[in-house]
Formats: sequence, structure tokens, C-alpha cells
Amino acid sequence: MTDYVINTKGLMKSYGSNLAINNISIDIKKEGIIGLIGRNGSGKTTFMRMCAGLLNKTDGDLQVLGGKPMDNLEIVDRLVYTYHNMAYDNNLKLIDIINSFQIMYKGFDVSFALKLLKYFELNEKQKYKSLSQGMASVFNFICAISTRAELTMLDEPVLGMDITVRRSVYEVLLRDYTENPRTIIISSHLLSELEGILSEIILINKGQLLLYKDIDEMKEIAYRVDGNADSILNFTRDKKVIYSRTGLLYSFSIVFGNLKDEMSIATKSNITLSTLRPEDLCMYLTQENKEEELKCLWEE
Ligand SMILES: Nc1ncnc2c1ncn2[C@@H]1O[C@H](COP(=O)(O)OP(=O)(O)OP(=O)(O)O)[C@@H](O)[C@H]1O
Repeated sequence: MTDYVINTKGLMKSYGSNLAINNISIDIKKEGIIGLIGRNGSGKTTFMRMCAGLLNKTDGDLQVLGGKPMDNLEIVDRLVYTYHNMAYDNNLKLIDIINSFQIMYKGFDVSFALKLLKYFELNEKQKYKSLSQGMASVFNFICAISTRAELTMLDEPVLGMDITVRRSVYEVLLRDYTENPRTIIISSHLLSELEGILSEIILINKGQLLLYKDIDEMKEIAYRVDGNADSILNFTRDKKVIYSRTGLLYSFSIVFGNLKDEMSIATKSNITLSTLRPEDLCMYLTQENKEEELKCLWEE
């Protein structure tokens, strides 16, 4: 038995001339709730769809649950992938879809799915097409989580949900994971909300893998350096600076690397060091400086 759910080597996917996944090599460990994080268009959906056997790769190796996912029933029976716009037949009621999941997945827990429908106040007789975006997302989540598949991939699962429902979904997810440990990969932009339930983060940008880290490790791999511009420059001279802002009122830099042992040097150099929240680190690693373009918007 392999210790990994997904192994890729040099994975590539192009849509015509558009390179959506660019040379991703990653071994994703079994068990955990993993956040697949990246900006719009970074390739999250493309990556998940390839893993789910719904999309062919262009090049490279891709193994999911120890096999190739494309046209491989033995593998796709052990995984579930849901997204916000599931294309169900217009006439299907929620109960019909639940019954189909039960037929497709031998581990599907119907009674749990029905309890969740009640908990989230959905009516099993309602047609899927009549659900609001938030309600449809809740229903897709219910189907995915009740499948208890070895690999559960949720693509933007909370799209359209209000904050109260999102919180309930996170709680159900975490509790169900504790009862039934498996690998759950969630793509989302809302890292700040998810942080509390994630064990690892995969960050991709423009189709490339930037990092795959344990969430606790992430809290020590980059630091914010505050001080006056000269002190910051001196302190960061030999360090990997990923973002810098120099202003009249304040200046700071973001340094990639563990600076835990440099606290006393920093204090002597009139520098304040602070750790970054995973969400901020992801933002600094993927943002582009558009200051000049922004100014141009109001120019004649
Ligand atoms: N069917 C398609 N045909 C052509 N290009 C596509 C297609 N699907 C995705 N792309 C392109 O591939 C890139 C990655 O898209 P993808 O949907 O995988 O990103 P994403 O990270 O899921 O984005 P978002 O967070 O906005 O949903 C984008 O440049 C997108 O325009």
C-alpha cells in the first residue's frame, strides 16, 4: 500500500496555447484536510479534474490512489470530485441524486446524507435546478462528504454560502474527518476561514507549484520585517525578500526563510520581526505589484 494519494512528475496541461498546469511534481500524502490554494486561473480546477479522471493530461506522470485515473473505474470509484456547477438533469430531485450516489459508491452513507439534508434545511423532494447557488453548494458538499471516499476533492465547496452556513460546513467537515479519516482536498480562496481545519496547504500560481507544506510549518517559513527603510535594507541584504514596501510613514519587507534565531540581532538593529499568517504568506507569494498600472487608470 502506498502512503500517497496523488503522485505527479512533470505534470503538464495545456488548453491550446494556454499552459494551465506547468511542470508540477508533487507527492500528496494520505490523510488530512488539504487546502489547494491559488489565485483565479492558477490551475486548481484543472489539477483536480485531471486527478478525478475527467480531463486528460498533456504530458508528465499522474498517479492517483496508485493508478492512472483516466478511464479507470477501479480508481474513480474510490474518489469523489464535486464542484459548484454540477450538471445534473433538470428534472432530478435531491433524493434522486442521493440515490444515484448510493448506486455509484458502495461506501455512500445514505442515512448520514439524509440527516445532513435536514441539518442544512434542504428538502429531499426539491429539484436540484431550483436550488440557489449557496443551497446547491451545500447539497454538493453533502453528497461528497457522505461518499466517504478515500480521496474527496471539493472544488470551491462554499461558493455562494453565507458565513453561518460556511461555518456549519467547516464544522461538519472537521467532525466527519475525525470520525472517518481520509484525504480531503479543498480548493478555495478563503484561506483565512479554512486555516483552522487544514493540515496542509498546496499553493499553486500560474500553473506552477509554489509550496506544499504542513500548516504549522507555514507559520515559520516567512517573516515580516518592520523598521525604517535603511535598517530593513541592512537586515535583509543577505536574505530572500519576496515583497517590499517603502513609504513615508512606514516600510516593511517580507522575507522567505526561518528567522526564529535572528530575533536578538533584529532587536539590536531596530527591526521588529513577526510571523505571517498562512493567508498573508500566500498573498505575498502570488501577488504582482500593480501600483503603477493602478495610478495610470486615472490619467488622461
Ligand atoms: N476549457 C478550457 N479551455 C481553455 N482554457 C481553459 C479551460 N479551462 C481552464 N482554462 C484556463 O486554464 C487556466 C487555469 O484555469 P482553472 O480553471 O484550472 O483555474 P482555477 O485556479 O480553478 O481558477 P478559479 O479560482 O478562478 O476557479 C486559466 O488560464 C483558464 O483560463
